Amino acid sequence: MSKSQERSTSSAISTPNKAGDDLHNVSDTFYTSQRKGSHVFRVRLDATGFTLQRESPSGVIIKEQTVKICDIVGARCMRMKKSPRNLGRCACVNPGTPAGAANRKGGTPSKCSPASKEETGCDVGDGSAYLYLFAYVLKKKSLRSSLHRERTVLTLRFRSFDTFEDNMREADRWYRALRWQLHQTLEDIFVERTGEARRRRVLVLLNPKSGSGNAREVFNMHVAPVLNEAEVPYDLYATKHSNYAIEFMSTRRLDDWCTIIAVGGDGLFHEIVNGLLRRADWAQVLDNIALAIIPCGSGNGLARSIAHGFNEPYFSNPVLGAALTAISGRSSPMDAVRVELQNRVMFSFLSIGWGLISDVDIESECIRMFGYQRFTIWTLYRLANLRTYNGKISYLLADETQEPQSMLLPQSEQLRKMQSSRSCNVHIDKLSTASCHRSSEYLPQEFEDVISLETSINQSFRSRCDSWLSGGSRRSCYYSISESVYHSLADESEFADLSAAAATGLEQNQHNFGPSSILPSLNEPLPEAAGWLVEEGEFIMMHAVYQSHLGVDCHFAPKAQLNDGKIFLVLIRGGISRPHLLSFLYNMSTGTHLPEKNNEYVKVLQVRAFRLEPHDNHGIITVDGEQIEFGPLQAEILPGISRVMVPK
Ligand SMILES: Nc1ncnc2c1ncn2[C@@H]1O[C@H](COP(=O)(O)OP(=O)(O)OP(=O)(O)O)[C@@H](O)[C@H]1O
Repeated sequence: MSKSQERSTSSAISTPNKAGDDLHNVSDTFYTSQRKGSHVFRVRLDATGFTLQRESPSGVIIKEQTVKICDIVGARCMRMKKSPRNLGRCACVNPGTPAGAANRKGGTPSKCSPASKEETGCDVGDGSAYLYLFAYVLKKKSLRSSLHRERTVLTLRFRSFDTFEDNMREADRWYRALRWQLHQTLEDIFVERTGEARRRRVLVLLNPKSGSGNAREVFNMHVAPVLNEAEVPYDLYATKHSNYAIEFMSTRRLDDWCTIIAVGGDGLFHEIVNGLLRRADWAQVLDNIALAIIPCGSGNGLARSIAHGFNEPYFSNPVLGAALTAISGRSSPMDAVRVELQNRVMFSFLSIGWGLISDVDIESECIRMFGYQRFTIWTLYRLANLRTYNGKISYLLADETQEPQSMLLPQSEQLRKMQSSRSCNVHIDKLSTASCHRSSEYLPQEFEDVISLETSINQSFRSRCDSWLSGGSRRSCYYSISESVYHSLADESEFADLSAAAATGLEQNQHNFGPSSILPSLNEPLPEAAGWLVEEGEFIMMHAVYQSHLGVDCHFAPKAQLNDGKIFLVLIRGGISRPHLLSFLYNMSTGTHLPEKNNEYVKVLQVRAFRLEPHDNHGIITVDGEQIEFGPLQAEILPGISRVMVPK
């Protein structure tokens, strides 16, 4: 991470004070009961995480492990039902509530929050209270394999006291201490700090048509469970047509949300950015909202770039990694590019293309049924029928030694007040019922013997089984957050009146807010004295990129960072040999396609701004992978204008 990124993220994290530390560092002695005998563990929770120290009978520490605080997403206090048939469910459900009724019918269990711990009607097994801790730790299956995140559930069983209420009070003390520690890791904009520190709401915008059309299932199966474990309240909207996200972002009151999560592709994210920048209050909104993406599209360049920039494993489970990133509580400034076309202005976060790559991107739509292979097939076709384009490209070089830019916008001191809860349990319960995680969730080897700990040794072995089956089961259920709202089910009528005509009108709406330009307007000449340089002639392509990846396996600009204030302008001249071009295209997947030094045919320029003036009157130009009207354009970098969520 760049220095300025470090500054901007760390400065926002509150410094824990000493008194708070003491109050929220909890520790106790736990035991495991196994056939081989009992083990004693000292368990401590502090700012570093959960530390488990195994003691020998003589009181010497013989093994120590820590589940790092950055890997923990949340916890639950629960009371188990005794019947094995019902294992995995929380018994603390008020039979009068819908959740209670659902539970009796075998529906989704309800969480047993501290507030609900006094509820009656439980099928009482014993007086134990359980604390389940959910973490996603970085693991390697073998020395050769790459790192991946594995879900780990640590179970602490509290049974020192005679009554369930007393044990639950103790479990609750640990739960609150953990929540406090987790909140210390969040930047200010994500926390409502009045009264009890609570996480602010998140807006989820989902494109059901992204990629192969399974974004809804991906969200239900893999994202909602993580949001629920982390107790992040959210509102979910499904887009209904093209431009829906632009309309939503440009017209809605957004004060309630601290994060916007796009569940879709880069096209959806592009709409979100453009909708936000059409607002009159864009500067204030961008200061108070961070953006995140769950990759469900066909390209997914941004999700891949964020993971790459922060060494987060991607390929093992892109959706899980992105979901954890979306709730990490840590954000980074991100550059955007202002693009001026002949009749309108738009904003871009990924790329602007003209020529070969854009041709392949758009023309291969007709063979979409081949999936990702369509790009390879069409690239070979285009190589056999190579086109050149005539034009002029003017550019302003960036200072190659410059430090990544700091945020333009000051971070808001004001925390926004959350609206009162708009609970919609019926809908979220529908969602959660579908949220049974079926992936293999093996507990990591080193935690196997300490995964279930209890505060009293004088108990039977069965307690350990209970804990395993309920919390660490491969078929764990997830618990709905009463505050979360699933609008696509709850409120199908919203935006129903936004007709296609209105959407088209939006496209043509020329009235843009957002930052103004420092360049001369597109129809004025560029001032030579200001340092503009020119490339003119026959080109195979021009591709301007400001993220490291254009797609999951297209490492197009290896040096690009989220917030470096630079556009990487790649030019390929006509006259390049086919083998040279083929090698360029082939090596894009590994990021080894760019020459160390610019040569006659391939140039990589780090620029602040550029102007493209095609001399032909036809061709394909893309912005963030979407085709736009053909014609001249100019682009300039807006350093660190937005915020994106990044891994902890
Ligand atoms: N409900 C919808 N029906 C049809 N189109 C939609 C809908 N919602 C959004 N869109 C449009 O779909 C376009 C592409 O969506 P998105 O980027 O999510 O997926 P993708 O194209 O498969 O992925 P990528 O952009 O990464 O290649 C967006 O530009 C948006 O205008």
